[in-house]
Amino acid sequence: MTTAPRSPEHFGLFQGSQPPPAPPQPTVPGTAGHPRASILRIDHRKRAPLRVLMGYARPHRLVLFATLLLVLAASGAGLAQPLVAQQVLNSLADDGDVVGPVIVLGGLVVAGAGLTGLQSWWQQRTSERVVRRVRQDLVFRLIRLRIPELDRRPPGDLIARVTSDSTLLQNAATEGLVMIANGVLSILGAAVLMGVVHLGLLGVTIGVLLTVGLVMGGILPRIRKAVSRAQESIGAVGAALDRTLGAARTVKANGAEDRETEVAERAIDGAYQAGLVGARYVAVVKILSGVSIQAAFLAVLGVGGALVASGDLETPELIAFLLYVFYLASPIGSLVAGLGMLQQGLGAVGRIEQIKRMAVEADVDEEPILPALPAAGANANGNGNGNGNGTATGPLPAYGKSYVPPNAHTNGQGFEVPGQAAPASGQDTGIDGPSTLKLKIPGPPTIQFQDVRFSYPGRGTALKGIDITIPGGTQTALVGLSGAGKTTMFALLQRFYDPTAGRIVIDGVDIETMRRAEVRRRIAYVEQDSPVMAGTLEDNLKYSATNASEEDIAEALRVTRLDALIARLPDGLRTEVGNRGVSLSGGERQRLAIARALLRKPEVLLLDEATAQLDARNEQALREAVDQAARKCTVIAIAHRLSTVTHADQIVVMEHGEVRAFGSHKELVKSDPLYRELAASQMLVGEDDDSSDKLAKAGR
Ligand SMILES: Nc1ncnc2c1ncn2[C@@H]1O[C@H](COP(=O)(O)OP(=O)(O)OP(=O)(O)O)[C@@H](O)[C@H]1O
Repeated sequence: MTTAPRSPEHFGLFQGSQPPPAPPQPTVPGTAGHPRASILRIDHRKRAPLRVLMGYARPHRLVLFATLLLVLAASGAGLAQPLVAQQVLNSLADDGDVVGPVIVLGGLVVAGAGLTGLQSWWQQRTSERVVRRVRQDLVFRLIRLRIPELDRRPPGDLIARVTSDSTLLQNAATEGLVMIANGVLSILGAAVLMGVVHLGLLGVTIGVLLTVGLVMGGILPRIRKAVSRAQESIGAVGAALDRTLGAARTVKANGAEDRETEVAERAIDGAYQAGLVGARYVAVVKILSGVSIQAAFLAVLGVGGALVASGDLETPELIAFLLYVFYLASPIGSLVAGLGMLQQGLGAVGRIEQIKRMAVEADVDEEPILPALPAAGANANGNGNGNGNGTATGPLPAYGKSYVPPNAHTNGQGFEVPGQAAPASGQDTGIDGPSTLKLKIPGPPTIQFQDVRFSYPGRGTALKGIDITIPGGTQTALVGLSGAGKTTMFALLQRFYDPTAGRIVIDGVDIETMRRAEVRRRIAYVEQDSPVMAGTLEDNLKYSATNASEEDIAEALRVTRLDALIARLPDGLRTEVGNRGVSLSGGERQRLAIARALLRKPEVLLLDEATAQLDARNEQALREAVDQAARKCTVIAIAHRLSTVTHADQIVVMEHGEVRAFGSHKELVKSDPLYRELAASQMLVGEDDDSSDKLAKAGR
């Protein structure tokens, strides 16, 4: 078995700047204790959309009520103006005092305009506040959605819910409600006065208006459905654009612009068609509201005329009543417009509420549970035979032997956490487990996969019972054919998904009993396609080590050989890397991702094909950097190029979701045909050659 040389200078990486173990954090950042934490609770209730919408308006009810009073006061000021104007004219005719009435009239005009302006400002400000709150809550939730939820939904559609759907709520939850209340109050006021004039004619008016209202009631929900459909289509436009722009080079290289345009256009057309249907219903509702006034006028005129003819009603009374009927046109228009807005808002509420029912990665209900520390030397290997002297063992039942890497070491203080039962396997609680924030064991952690099984939703089994122990402070390589389940193991280790059965244990603690954020805080992960984010080189480097010192950054740049690149760039670390790091080469992106991971000073370093795009010289440099880092953390590397892992403490050969073999490079070349074949195909060993000559050629 070959092992990486551990010369004293290998300890140099970050030496002297390695921080003490991270202090326990009182809360998981951004969840418990966050002012918005309560919205992370999964809301399984399916509430009526109207209730939901009223919920958005409730915190602003006082302002909305004041707005309504302002509307009524402004219309009162408007109504009083003709009376005062009449007084002015009378005073002019009688040579009386006109100054007083003119001042009152001017006051009414100014007051009416001022009240309308104030009402508009309050209303707009409230609607902006409503939409800001809805968007902030949505963003807070979306960023914390669990990976399986994100796997299922196109990001463009989720973005549309924040940007487009929320806008429809904006007016419905404020202006719409005020218009409805204003309409209802004005109609009730007019009805009282109409009742005073003639109860019978009021009955006729109500009869006509109710008949038309019932027809309208059947149409309004269709507006909601049409709006819902339109919003779905807008979401589909977002999803199509996200797909296309996210893979712009692939689209262009394949000459697929027309096809992609068609997909987006189909979705745009869907929104147009749904919009047209909605517009048709809105037009019908408007016609009906106009017809209702005309029909009420004609009915009152007919019945009232007959009453006048029979002497049961005076003509002035009929005229007064008819004037009230015409007065109703405005509040009915306000009511109908408000109801239209409300339906639009209700159409969007459903899509926004869906997000509340998606599982997020946080448990905000539980305070961190801090288990009592057991005595040092307790079992660290999770299989009941820990000796507490710094050696971890990892039997693989399938092969019936125990593998003990010669230089494997645990911290010697590993322990099990008593009373921490894992949730039933495969059961998705939708929440994180209690925190083990104070459970900080010095030294690189030992990781165990104990009979771990996993299936992606709707797919075959990706992992079929993985049983391995990765001793703390060692380097382990996962190799095997494509699709064997290597990246899936990384995903489970970071709790992007939880195993369907079995458990993953870090230093004796089942990670399902730990908060996801806590598990991930201990791990640095360099993804297969080493994503680099838009922003500067410095932004990317400090992404998860915001307080990294100048020396640490310089060291990380040196070991990843990015220092030469930075020196060449006029803006140095402040150079923008473009969308997804497009202005860097593939190898530079990988080195940046590795530098970022090293700066994090993790306890566990996961490298998924992290050096696949590097030239031989850079690869060798990075291998040395990883060797140094491995003195302070547990390293697991996925590699197709076996030359990068021949020196690993143990190599795990995976096939079809199972561990097929494990051992050192030398052992595996002898014992495992698949590994031997892979090694031979990469010229690391001849078909009949298992000597160490080739290993030497491979750089070890
Ligand atoms: N998010 C996902 N949803 C559904 N199936 C998935 C998902 N990710 C991976 N799979 C499937 O799970 C299996 C294991 O995939 P995984 O990525 O773990 O393989 P791998 O060994 O890392 O392959 P490679 O070496 O090509 O990266 C494959 O059959 C793959 O199609």
